[in-house]
This record gives sequence, structure tokens and C-alpha cells, in this order.
Amino acid sequence: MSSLLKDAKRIVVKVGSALVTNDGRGLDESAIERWATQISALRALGREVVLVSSGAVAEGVLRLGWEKRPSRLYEQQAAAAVGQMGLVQAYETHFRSHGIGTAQVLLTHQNLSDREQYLNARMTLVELLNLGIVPVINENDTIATNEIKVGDNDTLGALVTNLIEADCLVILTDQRGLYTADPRSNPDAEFVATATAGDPALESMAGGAASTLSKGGMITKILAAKRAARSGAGTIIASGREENVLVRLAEGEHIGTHLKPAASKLHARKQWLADQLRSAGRLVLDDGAAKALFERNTSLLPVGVVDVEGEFVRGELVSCVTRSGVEVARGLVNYSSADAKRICRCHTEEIVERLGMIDRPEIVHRDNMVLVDKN
Ligand SMILES: Nc1ncnc2c1ncn2[C@@H]1O[C@H](COP(=O)(O)OP(=O)(O)O)[C@@H](O)[C@H]1O
Ligand SMILES: N[C@@H](CCC(=O)OP(=O)(O)O)C(=O)O
Repeated sequence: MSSLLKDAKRIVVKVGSALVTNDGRGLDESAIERWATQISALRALGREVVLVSSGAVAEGVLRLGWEKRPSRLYEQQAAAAVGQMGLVQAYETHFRSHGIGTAQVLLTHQNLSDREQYLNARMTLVELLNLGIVPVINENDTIATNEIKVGDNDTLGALVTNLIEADCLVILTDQRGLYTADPRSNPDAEFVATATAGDPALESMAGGAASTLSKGGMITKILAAKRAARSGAGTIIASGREENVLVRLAEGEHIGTHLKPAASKLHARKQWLADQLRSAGRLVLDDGAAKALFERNTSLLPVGVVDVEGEFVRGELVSCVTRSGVEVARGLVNYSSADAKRICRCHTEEIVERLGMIDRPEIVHRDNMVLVDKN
């Protein structure tokens, strides 16, 4: 099988603490320089890349002159705050030498579970990618108490993959990939080159973290692949010590463990939509629009919408109903309720007149819509 990265346009790359630090003793500048060079090469190939990088605590521990990673949460948080400065400074410097700007994005679990913050984070990240910037993401360790923590950057990488609907998550670590058992304690363990993300057999192969520096181990990588597959993304777990690994993967070489999603991106998105119980508002359709959705599987245009109910922001889930209130479809809306109200019954060319701009001609795109079963 050729690499899952070969045709991936939008990519999330996660590098673990071991790969950006000198065995946990501060940042490895030359390693960061190599990541910046490889990711710049991916950008030159037309790929969009979001980087999830660990290393803040390790760098903070060094800068504070401490012997080892502290056990108290507030000390770890202080170390993360100090170390994050060095981490983003190093990325900014090395990407800048390739003419690429970076942006720091610090997230917590809470940001991603709150609908409005989730949508804002998504729009900001997509905008940064449009601007040619490489977002450098880490957990906001300084404010993340146990209750609101993602906890490890493998999971954070998967959440970001879902958030921006990336095509592929690449988790780079200190092992070649997944083995049938932890290779550090089982010399007979066999390498797994390809598998399906979410296969329960993988979970029993994977163990925890090897060092005090890292958080997750292999199990969080396997669970991250399962989560990434929910939005149709494949996951590659590979060694970050492999020469030019990202570029070779993008060129189609099969390096590391490739975990394929069971469903395509479009199918996964439609399944996710179908599973959502709560919609933020309703678009009332005329008969022609309702018929077009069902018979021709078209997108919904503003001209077919006669009324807008409820308050919603762009990107939220709305219900599409007939005049008599029967739900025919649900989908992610391209306009806020305020704008939707102003453009209902409008032909495409009138949208600019009403709003001063046109974002998308359709109010709900067919790829972001599921029809509700007529029975
Ligand atoms: N089945 C397995 N296959 C490969 N590595 C495993 C497995 N089970 C546990 N591990 C351990 O997971 C470690 C990688 O995870 P971790 O130390 O958290 O790295 P990172 O900092 O890159 O996230 C490996 O060094 C290895 O010892
Ligand atoms: N947010 C922490 C990283 C936590 C983490 O998941 O580490 P790792 O298992 O090495 O990816 C830091 O920057 O130190």
C-alpha cells in the first residue's frame, strides 16, 4: 500500500517531547530546524500543515534550573508556561528562515467541547492555513486543571484533526511505529505496517509511555487514530528519527504504521451529522427546494428558504423543514441566523447586495447535509 500521506492535502503532524528535546534536557534546536525544513517542503508541495508540538514542560524544567520534571501540577504548569516561550520562539525562528510564518495556538479540552469556541477555533485555524501560516499547537497546560485537560498531545492531535477535518494525522515518535507488544520489553514483538483504525486488537498490543518525560505511550496513539478516523482521517505512526520522514511519506513511501479509516471523509461527516441530536435552528423550505433536495440530492440555496427560526452562528447544525414542519434534512449552515434571515428567498446574485459580500452561494452544501429518512 502506498503512503496515506500521498494524496493528503490537509495534514496534522504531532511531534512528541522525545523528538524536540535532548532526552528531556531542553530543546534540541537542530531537531526543530529539521522539522521546520520538512514542513516547509510539504508546504511547497501544496500541502496545508498544522503542527502539534510537545516539549514545553521539558524546556521549562531546563530554563528553571530544575533537576527533573516536577510532580506537582502547579510546578508543571509553571514549567510549561516558561518552556512554551522557548518552544514557539525556536519554531518561529526556523520557519522564518524558510519564509514561513508561524502562529501559537494553545487549546484546552474545554475549548473543543464548547460549540462556539470549537467553531471559532476551527475558523481561525482554517484562516491561518489560508494565509500560508503554520499553526503550532500545544495544550494550554498553564490553565488546564485535571478536569479540563486533554492530557496528552496524541489525543490533542486527533481532536485538531477532527476540528479542521484534516485528511491525515501523522504521529512522530521514537519507535518505528506499532509493534504487536512494547518492543522495549518484548524483543520478539512484530512490526505492524498496516491496519484499520479502531480495530480493538490494536489496543491490546499498545502499552503506556516509556519515559517520565512523555505522557501517552503507544495506547494514546492508537486511540488517537480511532478518534481521527471518526472524521475520515487516516493516521500514520512513524519514527521521527527517520531521515526526511515527512517528505518521503508525502511522496508516497510507506514508512511506519498506517492506520486506515474504515469510512471515507464524506461518509464519516455524513454519519456524524446523522448522529447529532440537537440542531441550533430551522430553515423552512418551499416545496421546490424540499423536492430538489430529495430528488436531485442538491445543495440548498437561499432562494428555496422561506423562513429562518432560532439563533445560530455559521457552521452550526440546522434542521431543514417543510412549511408544515416536517424535517427533510439537517446540515451545517454557511450563514448565521441573522444573515440567513436577510438572504432568504434571494437569488445568488442578490446575496452581495443584501450582505455586502458573498461567502458561499449555497446556504447548506450537499456534502454537509444528510437527508432525513422519509419513512
Ligand atoms: N506496541 C507498542 N509498539 C511500539 N511502541 C510501544 C508499544 N507499546 C508501548 N510502546 C512504547 O511507546 C513509546 C512511545 O510513546 P511516548 O513515549 O509517549 O512517545 P512520544 O513522546 O513520542 O509521545 C515507545 O517508546 C514504546 O516504548
Ligand atoms: N503539553 C506537554 C506535552 C504533553 C505530551 O503529550 O507529551 P508527549 O507524550 O511527549 O507528546 C508539553 O508541551 O510539555
